[in-house]
Amino acid sequence: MLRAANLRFRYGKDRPWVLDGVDVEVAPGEVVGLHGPSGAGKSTLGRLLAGLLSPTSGTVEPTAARGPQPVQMVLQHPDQAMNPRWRISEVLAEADPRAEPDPALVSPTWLDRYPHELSGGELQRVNLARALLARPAYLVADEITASLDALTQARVWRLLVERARAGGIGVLAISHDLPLLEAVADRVVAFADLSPTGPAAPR
Ligand SMILES: Nc1ncnc2c1ncn2[C@@H]1O[C@H](COP(=O)(O)OP(=O)(O)OP(=O)(O)O)[C@@H](O)[C@H]1O
Repeated sequence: MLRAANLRFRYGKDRPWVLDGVDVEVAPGEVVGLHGPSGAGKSTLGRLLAGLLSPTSGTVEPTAARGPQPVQMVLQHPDQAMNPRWRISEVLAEADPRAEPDPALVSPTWLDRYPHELSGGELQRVNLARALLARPAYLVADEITASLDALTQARVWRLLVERARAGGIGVLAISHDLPLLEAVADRVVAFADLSPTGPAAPR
């Protein structure tokens, strides 16, 4: 189970609380949608779950270990998450030099190209393939299709949900787009409902 309990976080001692007693759980193979207003703290929660930030207090399980991370984060802008000077084959080899990328996600014709030579939807599929090559137990998908057209959004989500179900990978899907989350997730939670005391004080 991916679990955060009584999580509190702020970006500095003099900064306001972004998370003030947040509880959230994602079961293996479950797709949980998380929505909420801009600036509420959804991405911050995602980064805490993926071990990219450390909570001020409270717990996150599984904890980030050395070596492959059990919780991988997939971000909205894949171009910013890849070295622009690496070919796609090198981007994928960084995650696992021996593994073959999933052919349903990555066309072999892309492997010799650089990230700027792929479309946004193609690049996001590479980004997903890379996250899956790390064999995560959980994925945090943060607005991963926000910049794509509706058809490409649906395709990327279908691929992600299929892979998650097949591999027993739990997914926290973060989006402003409630209808999209309702279409892809097993259940949808509102950010404001994750804290028993309600959202953190207005900033
Ligand atoms: N690196 C940072 N340093 C300081 N404050 C930050 C940092 N990142 C985010 N914040 C602040 O933390 C709060 C929550 O931001 P976060 O990005 O988690 O919200 P969000 O719900 O994901 O928003 P959006 O839907 O617009 O992406 C905001 O007030 C934001 O300004």
